[in-house]
Amino acid sequence: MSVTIAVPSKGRMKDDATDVFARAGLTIAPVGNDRSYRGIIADMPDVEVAYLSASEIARELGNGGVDLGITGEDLVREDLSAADEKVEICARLGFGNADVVVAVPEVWLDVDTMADLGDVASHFRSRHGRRLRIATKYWRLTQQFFSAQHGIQVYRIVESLGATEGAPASGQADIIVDITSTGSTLKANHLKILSDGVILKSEACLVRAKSDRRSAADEAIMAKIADRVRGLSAA
Ligand SMILES: Nc1ncnc2c1ncn2[C@@H]1O[C@H](COP(=O)(O)OP(=O)(O)OP(=O)(O)O)[C@@H](O)[C@H]1O
Ligand SMILES: O=P(O)(O)OC[C@H]1O[C@H](OP(=O)(O)OP(=O)(O)O)[C@H](O)[C@@H]1O
Repeated sequence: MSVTIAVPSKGRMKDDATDVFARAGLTIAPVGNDRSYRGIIADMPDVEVAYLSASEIARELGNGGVDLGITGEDLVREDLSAADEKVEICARLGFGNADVVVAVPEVWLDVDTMADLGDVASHFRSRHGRRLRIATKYWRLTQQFFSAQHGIQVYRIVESLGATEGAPASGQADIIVDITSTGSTLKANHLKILSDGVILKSEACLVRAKSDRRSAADEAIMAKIADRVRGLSAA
């Protein structure tokens, strides 16, 4: 039996995630050379470390490929259907903060809330001959927020894999759903966040994959790791 912990191998969360484990007294060492994608934790022989990207970690937590992982809550909630049935957030780690938001052109002076946007969406086709288009890579969060939470049903998602904030100006979409951290990219693209348009306040989290097939010994190891990391968050 063994426990697999996934740590970001690259990207913006890599250094902070490694640092969290180190401060929790869990020293990760790569197996083999520095470019290895596997590691171990000193004094924890039953733990294996897998280095993956933050988005791969979210997916692997969902399909049971890893037991514990550090990744962004936005990626977990976007990549997994029924995320709360599959995973549990053990600790919020205080880095990788980003809000997933609904933003519209600043020139839409009469649109400040989701209710205003609902009015726009319902009249969009008769006024413009097409549905309101939303550029995003967060299609699951967008559908949940617009349809389930706000009852807005008439829109079209335009998948955007980069430079989402530029989509309204370039005519690819009318509004966007994307993450913002300092707000400078939205500002530079003349977009404003709706007053009730924050879909999720995301940050890096230690996440546990739920499983009823895991041994009690493995659950105990995972609980010990989670306790140590939670201890840091409380400190
Ligand atoms: N300014 C920001 N821009 C993008 N992501 C951010 C920002 N601030 C925090 N994050 C968070 O970082 C995570 C994404 O990190 P990163 O881009 O390294 O991962 P990734 O999607 O796996 O990378 P890749 O695109 O290389 O596969 C998300 O959880 C996101 O919310
Ligand atoms: O609110 P801000 O501080 O301006 O940050 C938000 C922007 O940062 C990220 O893009 P980034 O340029 O990092 O590139 P990426 O999309 O490839 O991650 C993200 O996709 C937003 O566009």
